[in-house]
Amino acid sequence: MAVYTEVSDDELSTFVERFSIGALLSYKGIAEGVENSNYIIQTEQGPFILTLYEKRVNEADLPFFLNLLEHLSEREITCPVPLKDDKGQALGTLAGRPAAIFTFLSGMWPRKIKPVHCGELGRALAELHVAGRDFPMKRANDLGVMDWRGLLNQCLEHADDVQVGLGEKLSAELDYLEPRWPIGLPKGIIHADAFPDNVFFRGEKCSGLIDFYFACHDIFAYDLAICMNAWCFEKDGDFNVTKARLLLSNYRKVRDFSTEEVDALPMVARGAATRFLLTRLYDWVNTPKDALVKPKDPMEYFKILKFHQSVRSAAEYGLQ
Ligand SMILES: Nc1ncnc2c1ncn2[C@@H]1O[C@H](COP(=O)(O)OP(=O)(O)O)[C@@H](O)[C@H]1O
Ligand SMILES: N[C@@H](CCOP(=O)(O)O)C(=O)O
Repeated sequence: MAVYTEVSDDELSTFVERFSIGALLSYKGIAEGVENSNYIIQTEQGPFILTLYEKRVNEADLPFFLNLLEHLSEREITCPVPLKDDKGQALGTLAGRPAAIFTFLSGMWPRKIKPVHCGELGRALAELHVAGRDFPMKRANDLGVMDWRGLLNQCLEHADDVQVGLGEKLSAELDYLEPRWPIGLPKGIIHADAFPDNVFFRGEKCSGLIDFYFACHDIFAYDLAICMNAWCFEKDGDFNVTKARLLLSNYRKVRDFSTEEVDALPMVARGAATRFLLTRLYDWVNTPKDALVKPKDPMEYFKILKFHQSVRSAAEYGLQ
């Protein structure tokens, strides 16, 4: 359940009046999501999404996220578009929190991932990378390689409660990754969290991406690696090379990658696995037992990391 901030009928109606979307008819909190409070609101003009930004999102980053969504939608990327109020502002305040209203995206995220979904994702991700190229604002990745050690240090004390030796293994992984991280690869706007629950489909066609709150400027290969990890491993931890082949081959039909990107993919995939392992571990050891949102299993990403540690070349991901 991710509705951290409750809103009252009156304050929401007043907030909605400033946007030209007719009167508020009804609203309902959305249980999914982790970072923010989301409501689906029905107005005389149909459904919209209301987001109240909670403390995990840095307020100073909000103009970047909102302008990025507008930029991408102008370049035919289907994503939530922030509405402007009668003063031309997308960002307002509601129930004491920064808040914005977005267009509603139709479709559903895939509960059971098929190879065809991975192919669609590859194309959509490459289109996003291309569309973001002329976006003028910059946001550094605040969960990049040089931030991982700090995260680990904050959980080191409890890491071995999750699995004996985990802290030491992660520390060794960072010793490996930090001096080798390929910072010189092609960069641009990346989504950085394109997990299945953030990618909508209508039938077998991708109908849009949501949740751009980790979007930043970083290497494109890292975004691809995040997707490979989140979409191409089965529940039992097995790597599905058919899914990866489709993800990567459809990506390169839109934006081809360089030899350097291909060669670096196994290392970048290790980094991408380490990043989510660490944030999940942090949440696992710091989330109170009675919290609204149940933390995700860090060990799922430990298995993925171990797989990539054994990979010798990107050919093992199905790349020719
Ligand atoms: N523009 C949108 N259109 C339709 N549904 C949306 C939209 N934005 C968010 N949602 C719904 O809200 C849920 C949580 O949104 P998300 O951005 O992932 O939250 P969080 O940032 O808290 O993780 C999604 O799983 C989806 O069901
Ligand atoms: N995708 C991340 C967690 C972030 O959650 P989201 O609801 O904001 O996508 C993970 O799986 O660890």
